[in-house]
Amino acid sequence: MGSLTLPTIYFSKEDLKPGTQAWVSTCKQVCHALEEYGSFVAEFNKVSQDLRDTIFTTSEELFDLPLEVKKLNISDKPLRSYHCTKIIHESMCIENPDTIQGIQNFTNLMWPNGFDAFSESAHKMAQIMRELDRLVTKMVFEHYGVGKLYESHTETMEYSLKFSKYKEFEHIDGNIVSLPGHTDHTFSTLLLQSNVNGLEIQTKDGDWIVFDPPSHSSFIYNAGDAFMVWSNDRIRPCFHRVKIDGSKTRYSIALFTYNKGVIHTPDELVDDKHPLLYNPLDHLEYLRLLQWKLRGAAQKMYYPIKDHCGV
Ligand SMILES: O=C(O)CCC(=O)C(=O)O
Ligand SMILES: [Fe+2]
Repeated sequence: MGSLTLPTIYFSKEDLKPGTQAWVSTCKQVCHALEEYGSFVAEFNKVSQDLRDTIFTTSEELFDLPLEVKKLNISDKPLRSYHCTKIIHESMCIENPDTIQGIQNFTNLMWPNGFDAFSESAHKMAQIMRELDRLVTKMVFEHYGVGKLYESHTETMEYSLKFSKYKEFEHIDGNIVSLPGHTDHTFSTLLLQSNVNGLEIQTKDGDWIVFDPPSHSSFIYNAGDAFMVWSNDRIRPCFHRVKIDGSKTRYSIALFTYNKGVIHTPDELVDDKHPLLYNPLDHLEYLRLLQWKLRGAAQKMYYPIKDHCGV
């Protein structure tokens, strides 16, 4: 397991402009990684060390708030409210974190007197992550020959910024799986983790690769279930888990991308070699059903999207 690594792709190259050689080869690298792993490490140098430090320091303060305050983080949309399992893992979500209003709605609940360092860094981080997510989407669409659909697709996307904490615990023999293996129910997920590793990605052969970020501005990009539907199975959703030894508290921040409407596989991605595999997917309806099916389940279990909208 130690020798396996995920591909690392650089998104801050000066000449990375549509139409250039660098652009075309990066599009190819992105699609190859998504077809093979459903995942890759994304280097994007717009994140300064200072922004990274601020967002993780203020996330500690977020999780240090009293439980009754954290429980105010509720949403009428599925899987976006305060969540806590066995006290070890907690998560909270900001809806529409790329807008000032979205950030303020959340901050006002958590800190009625305001907390500028948190709101400014969360907003900035969400915007950087959204930019990177869109860049990846554009590259994938172009590579598969449907670049003309990128703008209309982008208009139908919405975002949620998820903060997770995996608490330190008394050391036991070996590591424990703190978040069981799953694919994300998103279109895509971009994640930044604090200085404690733990996220692992499963390969097609069943091996696990540890996400070990090469720099302070390394994200991991994971394709979600909805991207598989869109791509007619070209893109593989990334199966991952979090495994930690409990010696240090771990934090992560993830941008979850969802579609506000119905996702259709583009006609261009259907041919004799690739017959249509999915009916149109109403993303929110799928999430609602999923939340209902998972209710009361002890573990975050698996509800294959193929069972939901497979042809
Ligand atoms: O915290 C992490 O590294 C992963 C979180 C995750 O997989 C999830 O929230 O779906
Ligand atoms: Fe996940």
